[in-house]
Amino acid sequence: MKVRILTLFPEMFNGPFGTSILKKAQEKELIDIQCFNIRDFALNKHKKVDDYPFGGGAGMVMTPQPIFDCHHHVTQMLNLNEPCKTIYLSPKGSTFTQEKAMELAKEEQLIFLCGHYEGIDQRIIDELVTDEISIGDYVLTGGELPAMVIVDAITRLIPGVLSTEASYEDESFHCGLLEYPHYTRPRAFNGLEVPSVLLSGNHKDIDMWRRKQSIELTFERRPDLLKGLQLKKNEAQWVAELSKKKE
Ligand SMILES: CN1CCN(c2ccccc2CNc2ccc(C(N)=O)cn2)CC1
Repeated sequence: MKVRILTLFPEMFNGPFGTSILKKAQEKELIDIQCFNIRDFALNKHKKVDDYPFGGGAGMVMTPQPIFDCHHHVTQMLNLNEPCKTIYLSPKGSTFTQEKAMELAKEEQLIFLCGHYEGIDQRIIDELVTDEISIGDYVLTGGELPAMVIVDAITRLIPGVLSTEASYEDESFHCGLLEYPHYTRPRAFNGLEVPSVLLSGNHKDIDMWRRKQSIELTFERRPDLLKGLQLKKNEAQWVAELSKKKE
């Protein structure tokens, strides 16, 4: 997969894309991430990329020319015969979910447009943006952090990025339930023990315990996730007991 990031702050991406899973995925050539500095495409002498909003109001708006030319340069280099999916990160977008991540992970190439200031000129959104996405209902300084979040979530889903056992922990494995608690050595830490079932070596009991933990945790913290799930008979029984306890 080719990922192209249009931003005023390419250096922000060095950390996340230069570390751990994302770094390895690039070294294994499973993903090719390139950042482009929108400012490099500004034609005015002072490389200005923002201006006052028509109609007045506080803040500045990113001007269309540098973004348009940067996007054009990137799409030319991608050499596609149809327009490239272009994602604009904004609080107005549709909320990002694991399902959306799985959908985007199937794309051959993606362009991310990171807004700053009060946003970008609407003509860019109308002409170039195919998807407007928000990572949640909160206000950030720019679209860069949302772009990193989305690229991280997508990259994990590309075959070969996660080693097999790691992908086993993947959200889809838990099929929408919250993950069970994790323990590792030592068996006693500050007098705190590990649940004995995990030391039993009985993998049927361990899987049952983990599934029960996931269901109980999801019931407690995210009952909305339980609504859409197909539970086995005994699991539905657990939920019924939890509901009774709650009354
Ligand atoms: C005070 N305004 C500053 C500019 N901003 C804005 C407006 C348009 C595009 C990008 C931004 C950058 N901010 C973002 C971006 C994404 C998210 C998200 N939830 O995905 C939250 N914030 C809106 C808020």
